[in-house]
Amino acid sequence: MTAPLLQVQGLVKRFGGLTATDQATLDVRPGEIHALIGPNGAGKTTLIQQLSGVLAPDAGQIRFAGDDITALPMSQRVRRGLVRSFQITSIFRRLSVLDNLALAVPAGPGSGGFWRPARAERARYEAAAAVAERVGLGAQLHRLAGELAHGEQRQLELGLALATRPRLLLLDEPMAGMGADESERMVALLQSLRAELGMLLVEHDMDAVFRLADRISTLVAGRVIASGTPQQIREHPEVRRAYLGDELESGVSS
Ligand SMILES: Nc1ncnc2c1ncn2[C@@H]1O[C@H](COP(=O)(O)OP(=O)(O)OP(=O)(O)O)[C@@H](O)[C@H]1O
Repeated sequence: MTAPLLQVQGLVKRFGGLTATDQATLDVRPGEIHALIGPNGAGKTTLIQQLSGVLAPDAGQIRFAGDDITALPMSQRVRRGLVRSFQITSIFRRLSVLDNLALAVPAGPGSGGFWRPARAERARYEAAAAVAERVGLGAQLHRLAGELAHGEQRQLELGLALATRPRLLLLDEPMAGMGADESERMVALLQSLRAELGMLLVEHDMDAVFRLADRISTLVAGRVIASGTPQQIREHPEVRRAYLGDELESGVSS
């Protein structure tokens, strides 16, 4: 089996007397879509914030591509390819789609010399246009980001993360606030990326989760109570009792 890209081992985060992350252990393999589900307040966002470097854990370890990154700041995690998208709105609304994406493309080697800036800028804009195409915004390059529909803004947010060339994307509720058509487009987009990079997906839309995920981990009160294939999670008695029973009854396709 391939070595995991992300390994979370015994992670703990306390807020005063509340243990929001309680000995959480899970891993994400290269190219895998791993969903993290659980009831409101289970600690999904808190876990993602520790993985992205927003919050420091009180105990435990985070390894990425074999290295211990538990104490690294967010910028260094991004440079290594561990990138968070969504829930933090990072779009410049008064800039075009293309300019937004160009700003997110990291400066490559050769962007510093005397004659080189023009060439580097061209390369940066070419990379930005390719990402726009990738996220379905190829026809919207010159529209202002603030004028895009909600679903398109989320596609742009995904593009901003992709522009940094991640190896693992942390996706915090990519379908939040979307209508059925927009969700469908996002599911197809995430499907199309699965060969290129790993994803840890936090999402309340169980239909999307069960269609996309290779594996699912269920978090309840900060603890990972089960990790497994969608089928294993669907049939897991504790998961059904703690969370999924209600969700399944409200219409998740099987
Ligand atoms: N900064 C904070 N200070 C104190 N308590 C916090 C803080 N952030 C989160 N919590 C608490 O930690 C617990 C986990 O919250 P978290 O937002 O991670 O859950 P979640 O699974 O993402 O929930 P939801 O699905 O509703 O987004 C909750 O009880 C929440 O109130």
